Amino acid sequence: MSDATEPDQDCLLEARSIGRQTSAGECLVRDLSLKVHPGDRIAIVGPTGSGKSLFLRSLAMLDEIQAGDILFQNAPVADKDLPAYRSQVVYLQQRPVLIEGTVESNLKFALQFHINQDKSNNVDAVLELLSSFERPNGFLKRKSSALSGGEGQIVALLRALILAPQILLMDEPTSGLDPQTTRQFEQIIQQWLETSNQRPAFVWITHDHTQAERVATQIMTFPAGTLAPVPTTA
Ligand SMILES: Nc1ncnc2c1ncn2[C@@H]1O[C@H](COP(=O)(O)OP(=O)(O)OP(=O)(O)O)[C@@H](O)[C@H]1O
Repeated sequence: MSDATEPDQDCLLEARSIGRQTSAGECLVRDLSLKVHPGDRIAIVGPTGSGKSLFLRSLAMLDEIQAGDILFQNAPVADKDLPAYRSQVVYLQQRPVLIEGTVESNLKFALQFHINQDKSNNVDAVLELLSSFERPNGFLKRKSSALSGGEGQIVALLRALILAPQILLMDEPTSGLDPQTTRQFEQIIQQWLETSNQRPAFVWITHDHTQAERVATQIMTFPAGTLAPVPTTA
């Protein structure tokens, strides 16, 4: 019989009974728990305003939580460990924020930081992912300011993947994209999962249930935060 207090050795990221409140003490979300293991593909769905983004930002340790705990590899994350945490648990928001300069300088931006210095080897693999998709000649040399919204989001995704994260947290990353770019985005994620040798995981907020069923193996439904496997179609 397993001991309920025994640590789950394989667990990468755990949210335990997360609660969020406004500064006036009004409850925004309560008692949300999730465990992310290597290889997990988790979609979060739920109505507008049900707390999905608040929860994901809590997992990314971007906001303070008012109740509960976030554990990475079964331990709380100290402030001094946040840079290392953010190079392993990478957050991708709905609207890409790119720096001025070329696509290439955006892709390599995070590599200048000491914490990411050993990640330069990932560049070739990520450029390989990019080469699978038709892009205009000289795409890497294009100015970020001249990219379409969809191209910008693909660049933001590739920039995240260069960090070879263990977990990718995505907040409606394809909501502004056309169907073709959405599929390209999903295919890049798929190829990343298949080619990485470290069994990365993702948590992906989407309003599109068919997308959730296409990309994920488990779906967390808000506001209750219940987690269930995606039903397999016979
Ligand atoms: N900083 C904040 N202060 C006060 N209320 C907030 C704050 N951030 C979010 N909220 C409120 O908390 C609720 C949940 O917001 P959240 O953005 O997590 O919803 P969501 O489920 O992601 O919605 P959507 O699907 O529209 O993106 C909303 O009612 C929102 O207005």
